[in-house]
Amino acid sequence: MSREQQAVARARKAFETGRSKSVEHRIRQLKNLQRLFTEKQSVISAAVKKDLNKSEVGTQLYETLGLEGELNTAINHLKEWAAPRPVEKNLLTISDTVYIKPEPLGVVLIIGAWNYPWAVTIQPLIGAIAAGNAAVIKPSEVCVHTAKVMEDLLPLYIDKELYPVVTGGVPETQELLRQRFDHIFYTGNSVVGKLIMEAAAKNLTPVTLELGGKSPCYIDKNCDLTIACRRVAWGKYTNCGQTCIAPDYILCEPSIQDRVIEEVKKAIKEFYTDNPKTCPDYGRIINQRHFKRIMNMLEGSTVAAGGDNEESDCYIAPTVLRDVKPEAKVMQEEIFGPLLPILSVSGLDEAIKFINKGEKPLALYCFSSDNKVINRMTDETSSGGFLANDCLVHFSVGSLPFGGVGNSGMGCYHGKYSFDQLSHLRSCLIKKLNMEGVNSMRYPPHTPKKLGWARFFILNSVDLGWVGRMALLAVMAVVAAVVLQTTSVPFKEKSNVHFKPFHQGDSEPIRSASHRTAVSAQWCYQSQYSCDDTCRDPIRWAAQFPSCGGLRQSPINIVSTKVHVNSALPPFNFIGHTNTINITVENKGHSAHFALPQSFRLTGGALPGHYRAAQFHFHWGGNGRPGSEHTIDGEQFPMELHIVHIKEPYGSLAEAEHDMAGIALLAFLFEESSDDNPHLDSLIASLGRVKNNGSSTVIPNFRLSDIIPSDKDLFSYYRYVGSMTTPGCEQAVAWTLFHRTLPISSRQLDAITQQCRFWTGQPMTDIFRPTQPLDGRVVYRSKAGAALGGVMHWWVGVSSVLLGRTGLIH
Ligand SMILES: NC(=O)c1ccc[n+]([C@@H]2O[C@H](COP(=O)([O-])OP(=O)(O)OC[C@H]3O[C@@H](n4cnc5c(N)ncnc54)[C@H](O)[C@@H]3O)[C@@H](O)[C@H]2O)c1
Ligand SMILES: CCCCCCCC=O
Repeated sequence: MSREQQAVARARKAFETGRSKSVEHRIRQLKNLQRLFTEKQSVISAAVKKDLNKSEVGTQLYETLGLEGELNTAINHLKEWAAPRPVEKNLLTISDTVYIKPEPLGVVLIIGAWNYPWAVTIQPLIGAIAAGNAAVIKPSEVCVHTAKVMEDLLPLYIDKELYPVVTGGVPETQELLRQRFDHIFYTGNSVVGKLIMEAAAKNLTPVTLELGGKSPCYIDKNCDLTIACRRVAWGKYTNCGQTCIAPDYILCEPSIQDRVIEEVKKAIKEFYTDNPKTCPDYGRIINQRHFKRIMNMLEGSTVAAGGDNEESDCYIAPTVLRDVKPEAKVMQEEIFGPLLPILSVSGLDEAIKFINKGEKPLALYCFSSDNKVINRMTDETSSGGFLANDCLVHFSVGSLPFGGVGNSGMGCYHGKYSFDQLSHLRSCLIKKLNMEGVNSMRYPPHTPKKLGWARFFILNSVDLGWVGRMALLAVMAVVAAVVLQTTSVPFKEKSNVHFKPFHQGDSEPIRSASHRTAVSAQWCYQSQYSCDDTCRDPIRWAAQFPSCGGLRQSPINIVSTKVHVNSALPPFNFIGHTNTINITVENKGHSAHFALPQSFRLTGGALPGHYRAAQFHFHWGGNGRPGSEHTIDGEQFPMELHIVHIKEPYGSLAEAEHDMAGIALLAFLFEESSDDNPHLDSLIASLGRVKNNGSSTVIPNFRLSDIIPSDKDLFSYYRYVGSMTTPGCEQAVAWTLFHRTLPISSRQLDAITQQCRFWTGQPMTDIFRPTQPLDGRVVYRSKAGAALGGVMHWWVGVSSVLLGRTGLIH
């Protein structure tokens, strides 16, 4: 058996033990990788320095920082990614359990490239481990020193049977490719990409191909050329142009070519001094073969800047080429070096035509101040990724799928995309053996009437409340009986029963009702739980809803002496809050929800977007006990109001939950007052009309501005990022807790807490989740008179800290 065969056989055997599937094992391995990057940073950087002359800071900034971010994301989200994913159902499957179960694929082969040797080899490995696979890791032999360090270090930190490293060049890789894998993840050039796919085809092994190609960069004359050229120069000359998504060439009108050259030259000097050769931040070509390849490309083109070189040192200066023709040598293949050709086009039309004549690139860059230009470029071209007015940074956004299209590759990764790419998303439908009558509409003999019923049941998706669902099940039972007994039921071609899909402004807009019902039957508040129950109290929510065990959970205790005062938190703008409307309140089984129309909107408050209102609800105690969810310096308040908003353009929690600030929750604490708060009377009275789970009523002439102060008086608040406080505890909430409290008398509190019942029938009291650990999060406090200029900076800062990507966002 060859060394390669042995490694694959070992990995397969280890996979078959099943240990890679345990989520705990996966998290442990990912944490070990975290430890490797903390403990061995200097060894890693020293090897990369020898291979590519990258500085220690450069290696951290462009390689290991991103990996640390990916590791944090995978560790924090793994339970949620690996959990079964409930899906929408049609009427035919309403009583079934229908979900997607992510499963490991088996043994994955990871073939890395040399230019960012850690990033492009370990990032797929993070996905493979997170998804529960075994993986054979083949670093590029071209980065000699790094390959050796990987071979030495990885077995010291991660399970060496499950994740063996195989070093070697073409013959070794080809021997590996003769083995059977369950997935091959290849990063490198397109020519070899085709060989990989050919080898994979023999076993029908799926592949991810992260390839390269010529990534165009159009610079419109309508833009700030100094900034555009600085960003292009950074994208091009970082790592000496040996970046898969480096702008390969510039397209611009002849009238701006000279300015572009001058500005790029200025940026080169700013970044790398007058003598880049001695600048520690300027790299080297990986080897002499590539040095010669790049130097050959200069033939027939005019050097406008740079051009110096030294073969023995693999040094090629940052170089600009002017008036380059499409037939020039440098335009025949991906440059992958520090040459920047400029080609003339008459304008946007010709640029688009030129781009579309070539293969679909991995990245496409467009610099313009005109949105119409940017929109046309996105609409009329195709590429793996598209960036307007910047270069490279999309690689660092874990929520974007990274990958090519056509000749630049297939498949994608980063963040959850890596997990999904290396998982099998198995469709599961678990049906019971009852309700057979409903199925008879699909059994022969087939008749037009049965087809009518089938159309009705298959084409309608379900989004009903608890009561609706129960009613529907009852209808289905009747239908089952009828269809079973006779096929002569008069069938209305266009039923009056309208099962509307979720739309904005519904009373339960943040998750589909069928999902909500399934979820609500499985969890309890502590007050509701008894030993006979099968439902889970807050301590056990995480067993069923993995996000509830995450690291950004709500509510929290706010320690007022530890909050960070932040002047970048401005006031809010409420829109629609003074309108008088009729609203519906419904007993949802765990609380009562007051639906708000989508015309109520929220902007400002340093939130990263515009939000529309969905509903509000209260959390309360009982019998004089406090019931707020958040506490301040350990003090729990009598009651808490939550106003839920969803970020535009999301239409549901399912969409918003992938965005760390997809939901904005405004929270108000209540304080006991000696007098009644008259504005609460209609709400309290309405609760008396929705005593039981599923019941609803309308409150006429309601104004939100009657129960909360106007936005002008709400400039003082706490801000942190957290989660919903009921299962599934989605970690997608930008929380705002206002300092201003709202008054409520003890008589009103009693009235509120004594009226409704849980879905289990017990009195609905103490409906709050206990406070959750802060887990390193920062709570901010606004400061009156905030400067608007700091708003985005604040949000970008908070989100980047949480995503572990601060290094790439300045
Ligand atoms: N899309 C991305 O994420 C990404 C990232 C980095 C590099 N790239 C692309 O990779 C290219 C540069 O890398 P490279 O191809 O020079 O890297 P490389 O020479 O390191 O080759 C990549 C891998 O393929 C293996 N290999 C090479 N020839 C082979 C053959 N004949 N049979 C089997 N295996 C073989 C190597 O051993 C290596 O592990 C550029 O085109 C660049 O754009 C893409
Ligand atoms: C912002 C850093 C970009 C790193 C890109 C590495 C992958 C492609 O070569």
